[in-house]
Amino acid sequence: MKVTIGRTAEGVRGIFTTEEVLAGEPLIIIPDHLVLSVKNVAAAEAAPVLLKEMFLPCSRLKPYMDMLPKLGEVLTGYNFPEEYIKYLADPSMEDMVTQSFKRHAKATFKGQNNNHMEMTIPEAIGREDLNLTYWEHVVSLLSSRTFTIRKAALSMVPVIDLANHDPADINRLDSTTPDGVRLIAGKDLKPGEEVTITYGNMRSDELLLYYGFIDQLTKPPKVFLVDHRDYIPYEVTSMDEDPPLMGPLEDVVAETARLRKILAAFEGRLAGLGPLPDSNPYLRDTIKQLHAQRREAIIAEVARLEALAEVLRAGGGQADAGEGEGADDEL
Ligand SMILES: C[S@@+](CC[C@H](N)C(=O)[O-])C[C@H]1O[C@@H](n2cnc3c(N)ncnc32)[C@H](O)[C@@H]1O
Repeated sequence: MKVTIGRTAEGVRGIFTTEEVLAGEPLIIIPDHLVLSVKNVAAAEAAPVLLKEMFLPCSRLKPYMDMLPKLGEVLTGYNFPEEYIKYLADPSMEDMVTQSFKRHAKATFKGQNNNHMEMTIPEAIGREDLNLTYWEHVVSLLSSRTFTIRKAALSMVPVIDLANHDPADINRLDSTTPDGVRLIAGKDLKPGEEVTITYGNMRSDELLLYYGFIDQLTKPPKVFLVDHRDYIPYEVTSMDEDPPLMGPLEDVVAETARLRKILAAFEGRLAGLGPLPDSNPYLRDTIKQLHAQRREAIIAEVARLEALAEVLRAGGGQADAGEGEGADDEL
């Protein structure tokens, strides 16, 4: 292990190198017997495995269980506080939280998720005192700290799961060697440098619901998933391949109008909401930043599209894909 646990300048716990590590060298190797593999299903169905481990007094993973964020320290769509949902200020995002994340977690808790479930989670775990709030917390732990390392199985990997997200990072996981799961440096790292990984090409709205934070690094922010021209509610679509729209002119004009409409609806919705509640200062501030990012992302994309439309009009409908300002090639 060539890392230690520390905190970023913003106070977020993470991992930092203890020595110089060159590109291609392992930063961390975690033996397989310390990996907790949960099922290859959504977080809610996998959570009993984690829950059992958390309550096992002699778990081989006890030190790991002890360092997991406690109740109230992790936030995702699964345990998103009810009073903040409307401040997402978007019908699709609000619907995702209530009808997808929270509904799924609740149905699983009550043993009503599918026909294979014969009992409630408290009955299955043998702890009648387990309440929905704690259950949502456990599901959130899984949502925010599992990796897909073998086939489709979700795994929790101690220490490596302390790596924070950087959208541009190139450090990578390797589980193909017999000695365990490795985190390999994708670049030369100096002593004391934070070791991050990328959680994927995720936009701030997705990051908030799956991980409880937003992307502060991408400038201007990416147009949110819910505002993306290919977004289909309830469909898990990979937006990894999302070259910026470059034409034809009528599509560019239509997309500009669509984004302007979204922005107007968003501003209207925001104007109708009162101030954000203060009960969770972190969430209050994060949602405020989310609003600012959504506005900034749409305004930047509209400006790009308008400039592009000018070029297309002047050039008879053709534009060079490399020319678009904001061409998204940094990930
Ligand atoms: C896999 S864990 C990483 C370790 C975590 N910071 C910890 O102390 O346990 C994922 C969680 O870390 C936090 N996180 C990760 N990347 C972040 C980032 N770039 N900015 C802020 N918080 C981040 C979020 O709370 C997220 O749910």
